[in-house]
Amino acid sequence: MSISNNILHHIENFTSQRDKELLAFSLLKSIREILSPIRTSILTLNGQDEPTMEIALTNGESCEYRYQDISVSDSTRASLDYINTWHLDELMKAHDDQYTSFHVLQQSRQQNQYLIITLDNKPSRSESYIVKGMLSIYGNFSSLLAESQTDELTGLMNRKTFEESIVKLYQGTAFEEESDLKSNWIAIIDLDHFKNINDSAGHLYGDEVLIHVSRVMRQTFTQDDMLFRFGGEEFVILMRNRTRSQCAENLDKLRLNVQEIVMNNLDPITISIGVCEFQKDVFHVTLMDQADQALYYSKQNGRNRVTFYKEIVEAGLAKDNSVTHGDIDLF
Ligand SMILES: Nc1nc2c(ncn2[C@@H]2O[C@H](COP(=O)(O)OP(=O)(O)OP(=O)(O)O)[C@@H](O)[C@H]2O)c(=O)[nH]1
Repeated sequence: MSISNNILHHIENFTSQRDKELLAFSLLKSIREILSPIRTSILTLNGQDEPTMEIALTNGESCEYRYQDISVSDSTRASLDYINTWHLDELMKAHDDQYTSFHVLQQSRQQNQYLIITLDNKPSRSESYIVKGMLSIYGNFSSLLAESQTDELTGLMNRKTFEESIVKLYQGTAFEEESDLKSNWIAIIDLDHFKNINDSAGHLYGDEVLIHVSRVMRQTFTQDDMLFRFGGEEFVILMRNRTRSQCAENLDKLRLNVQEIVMNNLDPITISIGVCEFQKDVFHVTLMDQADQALYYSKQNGRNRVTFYKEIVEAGLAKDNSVTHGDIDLF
């Protein structure tokens, strides 16, 4: 294949991806084909500079995703610090007959993402030029993808992305269960009497409330949790790797933090929450129905509270609706 066909092939590959991780994987594959590096990886750090994700590709081996126990060497840390201090886009380091290049993929207050390539040869000028072009196409497409996955008003993920994320949960790629005690949870959050806020203060003011609530959600949960605006004044959180009591504690903290939002002339804002435990063998529509039933219970019983589906079933206040994948035909 000629060089230009080859590049077209990489671009075609990038732009066919509709998922951030697959897009990142496709960038690593392109880098591997162009430079044959010893190792190439994408490292994501959160706002506190803690590593939250690493996708790595070694020559000839399969791709490795890591969300925990990611080790970042002192020399890598030092290089990233140098890039940030001097506001660089890239940095090349030579050590022990190897060359490591660091490229900034994304920088924001919430997260920084870098492409790290380790080679046993210094790349030629034309190779560096091609990689630069690839990164700029990757950057543009990745922003477009992020925009299409984001709710415009709140900046949280949108409902379409929720559907995709829940599918990943079933495939086991989004988050794995850590131990018997810890689980993943689905919570539906709905503002109380939101219509009154719109009616008394106006729709724009109502929008302002939604923005504040989503900010509080971001502050209360970690980068590992997935936050969605589901529509209107309804939000969904996919929480990973928590015991039931940790989950309850976090959601209660959210409820209390939302009450602390100060908006001129408004009564305290409150939210009602319904939660269910994620179970791989239960159909996702059923899980959403469970969380919704728990939310309904919160609404019917004074609002401004958190209800776990399992507890209302055990108390005989709701019927267990579990339908497993085995009970229905999925197509
Ligand atoms: N400002 C604003 N309002 C919205 C948006 N989407 C939906 N709404 C409004 O949200 C309100 C939802 O009202 P209801 O479903 O009656 O619920 P509620 O008043 O919160 O009452 P409860 O849920 O029973 O506590 C309606 O007035 C919708 O017009 C939005 O994007 N912005």
